[in-house]
Amino acid sequence: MLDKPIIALDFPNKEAAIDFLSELNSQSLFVKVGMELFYQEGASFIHWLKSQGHYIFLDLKLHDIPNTVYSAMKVLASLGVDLVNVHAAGGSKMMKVALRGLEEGTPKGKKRPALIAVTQLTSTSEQQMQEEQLIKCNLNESVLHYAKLAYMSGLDGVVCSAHEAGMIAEITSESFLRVTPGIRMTGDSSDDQIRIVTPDQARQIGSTHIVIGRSITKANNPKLAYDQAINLWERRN
Ligand SMILES: O=C(O)c1cc(=O)[nH]c(=O)n1[C@@H]1O[C@H](COP(=O)(O)O)[C@@H](O)[C@H]1O
Repeated sequence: MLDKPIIALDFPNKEAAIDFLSELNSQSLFVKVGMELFYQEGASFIHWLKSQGHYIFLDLKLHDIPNTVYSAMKVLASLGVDLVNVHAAGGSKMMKVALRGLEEGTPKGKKRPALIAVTQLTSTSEQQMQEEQLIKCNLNESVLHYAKLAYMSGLDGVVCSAHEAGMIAEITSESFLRVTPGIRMTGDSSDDQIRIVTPDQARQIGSTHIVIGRSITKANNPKLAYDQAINLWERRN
């Protein structure tokens, strides 16, 4: 899969997203469309992004009973996106049928979207996980457990912080995707993220992909911020 930083298009509508994309003025970006933009604009915006030659991570984080997720994944597969996700907490049965839904919904001759599972959100602290989810182990163990479950369920990878990425490669395989949000450039505000790293740290520790939103979208010069992120990710700095 394309190895460029994934830009989170967390915008309220397509006009704002298109304005931002025209500032970047690049082809073949890897962009992420999340709940806000997809709920507002729906499938037509996905088709537009495809027509512009961009790779798409449709980040809807499905988490429901297996039958519902299976049926929803069949629909998402027909959109022609490259990457989709579920919550690993939905369980192995849910993850397996999510994959089956994608396989069945992918049009003949097209590539099935890759499927990854969110382990513990990068906005979750160990204390919060233990107190609110009543998970008694430490955060690393919980993430590794979910990663193993996703791997055994046949998924293509996980969403995790960079801190766990290296260990996940060890217990799964080097080719198992480790997609890492919570990326910040030095000096940027961490906002609501807890487990953050810079693009070069993520590469060093073992992420296969990074997701960056506000460090680029809210930068004074988004193009410069994006180029900086690429340089750090590709270790050219
Ligand atoms: O699945 C995701 O993309 C995701 C998982 C996770 O654990 N943490 C996380 O921040 N994300 C997404 O990654 C993006 C991060 O955005 P910034 O914090 O602005 O860089 C947001 O769109 C989140 O929805």
